[in-house]
Amino acid sequence: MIRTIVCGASGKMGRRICALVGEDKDLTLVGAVEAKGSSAIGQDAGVLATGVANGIAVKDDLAKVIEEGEVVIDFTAPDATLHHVRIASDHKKPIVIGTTGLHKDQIKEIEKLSVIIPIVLAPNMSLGVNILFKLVEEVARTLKDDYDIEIVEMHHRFKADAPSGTALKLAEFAAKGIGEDLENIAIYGRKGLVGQRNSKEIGIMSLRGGDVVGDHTVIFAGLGERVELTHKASSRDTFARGALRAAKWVVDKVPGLYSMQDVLGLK
Ligand SMILES: NC(=O)C1=CN([C@@H]2O[C@H](COP(=O)(O)OP(=O)(O)OC[C@H]3O[C@@H](n4cnc5c(N)ncnc54)[C@H](OP(=O)(O)O)[C@@H]3O)[C@@H](O)[C@H]2O)C=CC1
Ligand SMILES: O=C(O)C1=N[C@H](C(=O)O)C[C@H](O)C1
Repeated sequence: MIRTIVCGASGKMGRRICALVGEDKDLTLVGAVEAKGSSAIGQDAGVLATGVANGIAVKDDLAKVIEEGEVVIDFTAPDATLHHVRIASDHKKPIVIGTTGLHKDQIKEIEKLSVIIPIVLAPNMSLGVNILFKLVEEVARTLKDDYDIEIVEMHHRFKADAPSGTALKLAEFAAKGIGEDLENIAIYGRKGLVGQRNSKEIGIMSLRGGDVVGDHTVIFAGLGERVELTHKASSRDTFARGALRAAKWVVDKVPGLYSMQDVLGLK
């Protein structure tokens, strides 16, 4: 059994990950971590996740449990994730990161630390979205100049970051397909007298509301027709299952920065 630690254990994702680790024949939960001052500290992680105790009390610092684990799964928030990756690298433990909203410098630091430990960093751990990444690149490459690319994502009202990490990754794949650097062509929302659309730009729009788990659509709009590729997640378990798969995959890998494409063999 692979001894697994979950950071963000009382969050929306963390609870589902703890629940599914509890049902998994290859993984066992040995640590659950939450933010200092959280009301979850000291509570039983099983009770939080499923209502049934598993004897794992939630701790307020990964450093307190890291030596008990073989792999860490982190779905928290950007600063917390960085703190956790540093601890994981100090203790030479592989880590799976699902957190989105990381800024450039944080990603650079994660890249640096991946020389020491294996890290899976993926904004979306569902199989469907990872297949969509490939499709989007392929369709963008095929349609190229005559079709305008727009991305629309919708998430629940509680989501902290925008655009979603998935929408950004979809935009990266689309940009790659048309041979452009996303940084030069991304447009995040539009307002006012913005003028005619530049043929190369990729528009990225974020909607928030209710309890939407995660919807992403990539639109290729031409004159006379449009192609729309959509993924809709209806349960967080699709991401949680992907995180478990990544944890099993990364545990015996050499140091490096890996994606879900690596985990799923889609490269
Ligand atoms: N890659 C993927 O497939 C997916 C990625 N995500 C991403 O995962 C992240 C979490 O999402 P979600 O579960 O919905 O968010 P939640 O806010 O429900 O959960 C995050 C949890 O992390 C906790 N946390 C914050 N700081 C720390 C810390 N320093 N140490 C330990 N725990 C901490 C939060 O505690 P508190 O509330 O007290 O701050 C909270 O319980 C987001 O970035 C989201 O975009 C989400 C779904 C799928
Ligand atoms: O915050 C969420 O909920 C989600 N976040 C990820 C993202 O930002 O892409 C993945 C998923 O869409 C759910």
